[in-house]
Amino acid sequence: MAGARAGAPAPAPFLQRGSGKLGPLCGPSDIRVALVSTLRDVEDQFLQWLEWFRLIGFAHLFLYFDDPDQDEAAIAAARSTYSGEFVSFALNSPELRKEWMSLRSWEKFSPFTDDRMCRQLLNIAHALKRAREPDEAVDWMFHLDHDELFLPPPHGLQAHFQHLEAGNCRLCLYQNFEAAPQSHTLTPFLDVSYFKVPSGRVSKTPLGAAGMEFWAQRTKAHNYFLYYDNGKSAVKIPAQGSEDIAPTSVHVLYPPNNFKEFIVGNMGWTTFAEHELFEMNLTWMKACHDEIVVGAKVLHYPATHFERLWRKYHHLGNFPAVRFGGELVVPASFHLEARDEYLKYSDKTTQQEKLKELLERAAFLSDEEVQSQLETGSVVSIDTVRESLRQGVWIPPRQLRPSLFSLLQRRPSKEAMERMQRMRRMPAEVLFEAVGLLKMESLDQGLQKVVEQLETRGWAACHLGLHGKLMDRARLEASQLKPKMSKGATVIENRVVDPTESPNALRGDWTLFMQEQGLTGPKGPAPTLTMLESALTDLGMQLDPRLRRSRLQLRITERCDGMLACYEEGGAYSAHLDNADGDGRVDGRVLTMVMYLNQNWDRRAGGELAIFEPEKGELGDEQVEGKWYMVSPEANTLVLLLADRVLHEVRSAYAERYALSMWFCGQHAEYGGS
Ligand SMILES: O=C(O)CCC(=O)C(=O)O
Ligand SMILES: [Fe+2]
Repeated sequence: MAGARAGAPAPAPFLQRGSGKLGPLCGPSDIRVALVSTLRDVEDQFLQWLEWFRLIGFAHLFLYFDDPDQDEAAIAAARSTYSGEFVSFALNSPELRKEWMSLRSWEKFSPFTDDRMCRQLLNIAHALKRAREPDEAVDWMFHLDHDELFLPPPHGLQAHFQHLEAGNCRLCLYQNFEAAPQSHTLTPFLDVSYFKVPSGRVSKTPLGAAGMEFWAQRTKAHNYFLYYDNGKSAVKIPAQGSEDIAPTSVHVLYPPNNFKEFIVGNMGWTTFAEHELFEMNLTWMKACHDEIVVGAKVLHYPATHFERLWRKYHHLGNFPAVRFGGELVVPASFHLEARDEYLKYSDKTTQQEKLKELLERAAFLSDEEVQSQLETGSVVSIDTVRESLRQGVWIPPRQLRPSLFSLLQRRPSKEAMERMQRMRRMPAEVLFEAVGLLKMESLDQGLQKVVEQLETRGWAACHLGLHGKLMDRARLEASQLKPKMSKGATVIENRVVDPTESPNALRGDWTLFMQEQGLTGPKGPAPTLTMLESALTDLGMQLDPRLRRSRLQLRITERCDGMLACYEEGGAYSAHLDNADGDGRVDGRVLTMVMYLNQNWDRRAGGELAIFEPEKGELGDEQVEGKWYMVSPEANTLVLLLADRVLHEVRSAYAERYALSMWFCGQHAEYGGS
């Protein structure tokens, strides 16, 4: 080291950078997203954690080591693997503590530096200051721990932050999903793919409640999550010359004195639902439902191995439940239960054994429990971390697909159906027959009409007015994709469900989820279908504000992968609701769109979509009366229906009948969705 006296050991510089080969994957014109973390005892999972952030495109990681001697080996390994551009290491030392004193937060925190959370907050402020220096030039900063990952939405990190910036967002708070492991694992990122869904997203149905209760009764404190559930955030780095950020929470990175501009400018966005914000004291934030934002998550892996759990409580010892001079009280929780369990015994072997039992009881899932909790909606499967780390590239999360459970649930009783089948059938009115919805002078008026009909009747059929040649191309592309379609079978957890075993057998269609099969995109095998798919998405997004204002008070939050379907040789799909059980989640499917691709459809070939409209009573009533409205699957016809309310059926089709369907997920007002 330059300047070090010969013979004397060189003092460890408190700020070091990586010296290895692996650098960031983001480009020079990209938005630079960084991470700050205060770390301790990182072995077992450190390199995987770093690699994840590199693969998803983070620009720099600001790593603060709280107990650098203990993590010396891990630091050395990371330094020799990753470049100085990608990682830097700040070691807890007198030099660093001296720098804390110049921070805006110092005054508030100086009495509590013995508390780890306080050191975290000082390190965050320190990194936020460094991030503004020209050689770091960071745009956004996350604060995450080494058992947490940020999961970008399928569009990727760059698209996500471009979208935030375009919306004038300066702080985004993300909900956290808590790991639900199936066995002990020291490398959670590779081996854990089930996560507990945040409580606000679990369906408010008896089934959803049962899912929450399943978890709660496993711990003494009767909590759904074992650890925190209030999310983690990313903050936009202010321009040089503006006031330093002095966060007072490791969850929300802005201090109260910056709030005014946030409220006025609507700059705080979150993936938490609006109805949760009041209780969280976050009414100044905007609950954001853009597809490009809601898919983002923080994955939290707090308890995946008894040995790590033991090390944690061995280190924390008899920690007090009251912190920051009384400002923070740790409530009854798994955290305290684990502390008490640890303190009850004095020898390491027994402590480990007991914590192992505690962990298995509270956090782990058996195979059967996985299945039933997926059905309640308290658990989701997320494979993207494992797949990305295995393949060494970012593999975006899979698009949402209807679950097996909802497919099995969505038929009315046999008796009710038999009676309803005898009710009158008549041709459906197709709106905008003369011009077509997309050709109308005022699309606004057209959409308003559609919403009115959805309000009053639950469905609408419209003529779109697209060019005949376009429809021909779409139909040709669809028929070329036919060999790729699969027969009414559903793949769940890599197991193909036998169609003859389930009510799914009542489907006589061949289907294909386009995006999942990598068939979308202008350069793919189906550019016209891709275009139509985005036109449908666009219509959904344009309907959203109108649906919110309507009596339906419906809010669209996501869309599913577009589905191409073909019926032929008498194939039919008997009467069903697309989503009869809320899809086991709050944001179940609420709106269905089906667009037909068959020009000059020969009506003798049947294949109508029959929509049931009750006139007396409601769908579930034994005595319901109503009529069936028949839509011919003619090209350029679009049907919209409320996915969870409108019974419909596809009549036997005796010629190849192609349709492109799209489902939109969302929330009703009763879920706080308005
Ligand atoms: O193709 C149609 O007309 C509707 C298909 C349908 O109801 C479905 O796939 O759920
Ligand atoms: Fe359907």
